[in-house]
Amino acid sequence: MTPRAVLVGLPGAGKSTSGRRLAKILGLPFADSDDLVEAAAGRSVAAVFADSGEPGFREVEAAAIASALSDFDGVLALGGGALSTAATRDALATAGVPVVLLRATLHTLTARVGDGRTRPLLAADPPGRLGALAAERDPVYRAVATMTIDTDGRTPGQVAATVAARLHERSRA
Ligand SMILES: Nc1ncnc2c1ncn2[C@@H]1O[C@H](COP(=O)(O)OP(=O)(O)OP(=O)(O)O)[C@@H](O)[C@H]1O
Ligand SMILES: O=C(O)C1=C[C@@H](O)[C@@H](O)[C@H](O)C1
Ligand SMILES: [Mg+2]
Repeated sequence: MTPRAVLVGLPGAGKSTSGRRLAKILGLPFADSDDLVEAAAGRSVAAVFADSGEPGFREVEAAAIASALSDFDGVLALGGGALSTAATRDALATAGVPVVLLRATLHTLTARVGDGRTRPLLAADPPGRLGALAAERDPVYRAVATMTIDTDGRTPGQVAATVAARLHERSRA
């Protein structure tokens, strides 16, 4: 059993917010890899980064995602940097699930993440860090995505409805 849809994109793209709405529309459970990491580690994402560094966080994250890809029947949102792990990119391709890339301009992302306090990789300079992450990650997101949705000017509910409609079209094709 694999997820019905996996959401990817930069911090602030709305993977958690729109993903939860999408799951509701589809009548499926929702999971977020950041929550799975916190459950596995028994600590917050920020605490895992502080205690084990980014490599330690990525290890727990990759294991949590591998497990969800093999037995979670719902909508799965990935943490913004999850695709930097090669094993996760490979596992997604092997699973053959729809991978939905949520996009937004840097201006919009910056406004949405605010001071970035809960996101260790954005700390101190959210706009600058988001720009650097976008340059590094956009090619990876694009290579893995099977569908891309622009979220600028759309509410989370509208984003979720658009994704649901596109998934429905795909399943009829
Ligand atoms: N389409 C949208 N329109 C307006 N605000 C949004 C939209 N999507 C998300 N937001 C807001 O932006 C903030 C970040 O959203 P969210 O946490 O869902 O992003 P994310 O992609 O899961 O980020 P991360 O990679 O850090 O987990 C939240 O405050 C959320 O309410
Ligand atoms: O973009 C990233 O690398 C991250 C995004 C968050 O969802 C968390 O997974 C963590 O803060 C790292
Ligand atoms: Mg999130």
